[in-house]
Amino acid sequence: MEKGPSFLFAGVSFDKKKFATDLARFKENKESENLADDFSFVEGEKTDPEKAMVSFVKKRKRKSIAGETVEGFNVFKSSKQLAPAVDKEKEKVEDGPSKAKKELNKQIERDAVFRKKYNIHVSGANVPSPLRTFAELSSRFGCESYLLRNLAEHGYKEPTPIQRQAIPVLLSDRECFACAPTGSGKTLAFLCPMLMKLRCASKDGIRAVILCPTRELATQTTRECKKLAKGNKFQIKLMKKELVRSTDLSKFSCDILISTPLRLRLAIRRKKIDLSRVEYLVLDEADKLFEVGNLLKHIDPVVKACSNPSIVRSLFSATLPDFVEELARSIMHDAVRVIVGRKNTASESIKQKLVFAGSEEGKLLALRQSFAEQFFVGKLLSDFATYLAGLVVSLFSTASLNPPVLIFVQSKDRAKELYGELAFDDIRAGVIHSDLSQTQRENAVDDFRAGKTWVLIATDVIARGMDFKGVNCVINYDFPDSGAAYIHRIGRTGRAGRSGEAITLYTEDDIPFLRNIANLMKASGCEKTAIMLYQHPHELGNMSMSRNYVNILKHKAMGCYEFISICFTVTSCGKLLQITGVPYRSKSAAASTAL
Ligand SMILES: Nc1ncnc2c1ncn2[C@@H]1O[C@H](COP(=O)(O)OP(=O)(O)OP(=O)(O)O)[C@@H](O)[C@H]1O
Repeated sequence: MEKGPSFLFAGVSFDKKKFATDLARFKENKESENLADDFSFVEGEKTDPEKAMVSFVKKRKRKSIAGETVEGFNVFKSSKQLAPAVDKEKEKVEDGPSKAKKELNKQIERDAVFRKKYNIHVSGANVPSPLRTFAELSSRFGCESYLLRNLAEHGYKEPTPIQRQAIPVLLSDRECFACAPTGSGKTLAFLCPMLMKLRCASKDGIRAVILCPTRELATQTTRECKKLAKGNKFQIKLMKKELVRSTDLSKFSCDILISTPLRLRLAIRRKKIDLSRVEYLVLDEADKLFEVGNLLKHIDPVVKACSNPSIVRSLFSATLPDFVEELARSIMHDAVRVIVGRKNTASESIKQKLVFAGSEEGKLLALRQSFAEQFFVGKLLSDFATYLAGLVVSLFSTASLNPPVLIFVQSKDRAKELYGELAFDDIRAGVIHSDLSQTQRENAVDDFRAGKTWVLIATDVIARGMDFKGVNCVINYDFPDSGAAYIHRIGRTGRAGRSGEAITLYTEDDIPFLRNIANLMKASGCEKTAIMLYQHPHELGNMSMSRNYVNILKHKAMGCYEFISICFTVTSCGKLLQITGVPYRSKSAAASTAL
């Protein structure tokens, strides 16, 4: 039976005589061979990413068991290097008198009750007690006053659940992989312990690295980090194109470097940036970073370059699929797993709706109607609907869309087209996608933040991590590619305890993938999955309407959702425009699979 990597650290002494042949084998340098072997699955273009990842993990595990250094991750860090620093008190009492042991047990019980209260689930040995208050940062961990002051200035009164647990874990020099809902304060959960551990500015190489999947997120994290470090002289740098071009990176040093994997990998390859002194490495949105292409091309070289044996690595995301956990488990040392709430679910503070728009034209019409703020707010009782359904159909009014609103589409071409359509309607809209220059992308984000634009049309480039305060509604104009994409997209609203709304439009083409999203809605506490049927006034009572209604009943019968609400909206904006140039592609198989 294949054992997990943890047994490797159990302190068994190695009988060199008995295993002489194996030992001789281990002395050979097989690094390059291993790399090719590890990555061989990318050769075949049609490899299923998840299977490929599992095979990658298995190979790593096998190698761990064989006793070799796995590419990029040294699995043989000694347990001494990994000894938790903070739980010294617990260690002391373990061998002490029974009174001390009793007290320890009581503390463990209190921690368990506390974790339960905040829906924190942990696994790993000897997990440090959660934080009750920010003041404990000072009493338990000697936090400096500048940081406490900055926390207070931000208005952070008490830690969020992920902060309560991840901060003491990281302050205890334990590696951590953490999963908590969108908007629940994960950024602070890794920034705060990093600043505390680095203590003060130093010119001693690059000391900490944070990897983010997009430039926008890297920029935002840099800004947050600088705000939190105010009053200390830390050098906090964002790896920008200009920095790569203009600086002699071989001599470059800073306390915290924030980058996308691509930029950092280029800096390693071309400019010989030295990451051998990095003490802290954070992989934010880890599952995105660990997507097969990324992992092999960009992440592995970075992790390998961070060769400091006592490095503490952490993985954060709102979605951690099993294969990422599996991978993390095989490469991290003595890690603590922290999950807040139910893994891979959307934030409970978001009201979610599915809207059957029938067709592509229906989507645009639904969107226009919502923006037109001319809803027919009434309680119609349709004989027609009742007749078809044979049940009481609840008719309800809906509020018009309240800006700021984020609209997600499938591709940059769709983004450009929809932007054109809305501009035509005089809606103060912005657009962001990967075809824009860096400055244009930054401007689009800044204008939306500043309220200059009320609607931002976006591809998934800003679906993860971006913290726009007060987004009232997210619209999935195009159906998301996967459950993870859905969770992250809608997570741009309902942040930091605020409420928000998410509307997902769908057409006939999306039906095969509907159930997955409906299940996610249910898992995050949506009591009913409401389907609203938008109708053009001319269509009331005609064939097209009856077809749509029959269709949503059919979807219900397929188990996609449980409850139907019909909303008849009547608008004076009768024009039916459509996105003409850019066809809507039906989804890949990925969308039908759970996380
Ligand atoms: N302790 C706290 N008290 C109040 N607000 C907080 C606290 N910690 C963080 N926040 C605020 O919560 C918001 C969301 O935080 P953050 O961006 O870190 O979320 P996240 O969990 O990383 O979300 P995502 O999964 O989308 O990346 C931010 O505006 C941040 O300022």
